[in-house]
Amino acid sequence: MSQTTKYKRILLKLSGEALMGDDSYGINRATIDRIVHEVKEVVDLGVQVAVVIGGGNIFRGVAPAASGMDRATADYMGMLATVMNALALQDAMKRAGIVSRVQSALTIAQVAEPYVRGKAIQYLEENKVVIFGAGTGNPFFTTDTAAALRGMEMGADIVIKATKVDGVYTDDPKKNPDAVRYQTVTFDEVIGRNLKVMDATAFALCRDQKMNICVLSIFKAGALKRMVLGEDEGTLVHC
Ligand SMILES: Nc1ncnc2c1ncn2[C@@H]1O[C@H](COP(=O)(O)OP(=O)(O)OP(=O)(O)O)[C@@H](O)[C@H]1O
Ligand SMILES: O=c1ccn([C@@H]2O[C@H](COP(=O)(O)O)[C@@H](O)[C@H]2O)c(=O)[nH]1
Repeated sequence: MSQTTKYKRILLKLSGEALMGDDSYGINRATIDRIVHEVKEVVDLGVQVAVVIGGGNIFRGVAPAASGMDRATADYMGMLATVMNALALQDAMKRAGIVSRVQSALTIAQVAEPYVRGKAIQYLEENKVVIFGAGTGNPFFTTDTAAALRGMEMGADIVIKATKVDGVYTDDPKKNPDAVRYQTVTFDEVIGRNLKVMDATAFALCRDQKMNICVLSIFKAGALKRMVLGEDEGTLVHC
């Protein structure tokens, strides 16, 4: 029996750091397969999925080499790290039977298609997963902001930040065990309280364009699926 989803098209921001699993950097094979399984559950529901992938798992590994570097140069390295993750994700998706396309915001013609909005929308309409690499293509930004931007460009119904924590807390739950999770929270509150789960530029962009964000854990089995089915998962950030 087919299930009715709350969202038809989603922009999924996948944490780069989540791909490390318990390793200190890089991509853990079992972990990426587990994440792809979560994504497949929503693809199989007929939801159109666009993905922005982060780069923390690789960029953290090269950070010592990048320290003291020109900021823009280091940022380009960070964006290239996200392209590597995009290729790894596509490969893992292929093994899982998901058809996907990688588009890069930086031109690397031999490696990935360039970002072309119309083409990306066409792929989504064909039920192919589109993986956006290289963030926004601009230094001084993050992949959170790329997720907000591409979410709007794709006409997504919602931006979902799938990360290592299961929502937005009153403080960083990894540092403060007394932090309490919000079920819902407004953009004004997350920005006003400077909550760091997502960068302020991304929050501000989504607030201005009235694009809701859901923050959930990609490690909680079935959470992504339950969320697209309209069940209460993670934290909804809204206007
Ligand atoms: N108020 C908060 N609520 C929830 N998480 C928070 C909060 N403040 C800080 N965090 C931290 O934010 C992290 C998620 O954001 P972060 O940007 O580090 O990761 P990411 O975007 O998932 O990774 P990447 O940059 O590799 O893509 C969580 O792991 C959590 O420790
Ligand atoms: O639009 C963008 C996106 C990313 N960067 C750089 O890449 C790294 C990794 O991205 P995360 O969002 O931290 O996963 C980021 O730290 C930036 O250095 C960028 O410059 N522009």
